[in-house]
Amino acid sequence: MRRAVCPGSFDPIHNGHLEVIARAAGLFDEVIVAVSTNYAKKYRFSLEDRMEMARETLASLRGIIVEPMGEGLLAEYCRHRGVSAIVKGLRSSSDFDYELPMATMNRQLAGVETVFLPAEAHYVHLSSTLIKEVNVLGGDISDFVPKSVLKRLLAGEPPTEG
Ligand SMILES: O=C(O)c1ccc2[nH]nc(Br)c2c1
Ligand SMILES: O=C(O)c1ccc2[nH]nc(Br)c2c1
Repeated sequence: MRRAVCPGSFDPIHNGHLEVIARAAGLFDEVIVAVSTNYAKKYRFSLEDRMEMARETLASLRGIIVEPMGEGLLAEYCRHRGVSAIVKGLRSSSDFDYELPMATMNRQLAGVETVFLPAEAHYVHLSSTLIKEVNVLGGDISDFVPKSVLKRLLAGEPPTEG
């Protein structure tokens, strides 16, 4: 059974993420969406909310597990969870420049490979950060996130810790 992990903060999950995860689900028997918590970072949504949004927007796909990644090394997480590959979307060459050293490190640390999926052309501009910025300034982000995520963003919950 081939298990992959898609790590991220998913703060919030958006259509670009969903498209990459759906493709990963077509390549592996099981895909863990590992939602990160970094206590030094300020998140718009709590870990629970970020996992709930991922679960509800991925409910139609088989073989998807959504769980916290915890604070440690991704390589250790992969070893512990028996993951054979990390799957990441790539939107640009700068994504690749950023991801390449970590991919090599993870292979050296835990023998885990990284599979890069080029993001869909119409999502290459998407990031959770930009979506939040456009939303807070009143822009229409309905094309970039599922309806359930849009509802939460429009509800304007206050920023929260981890
Ligand atoms: O949500 C994030 O932080 C994040 C970052 C980088 C990412 N690459 N591929 C995916 Br899916 C992804 C998600
Ligand atoms: O949302 C982000 O921050 C983010 C970052 C990096 C990413 N690579 N591929 C995807 Br989809 C993606 C999304």
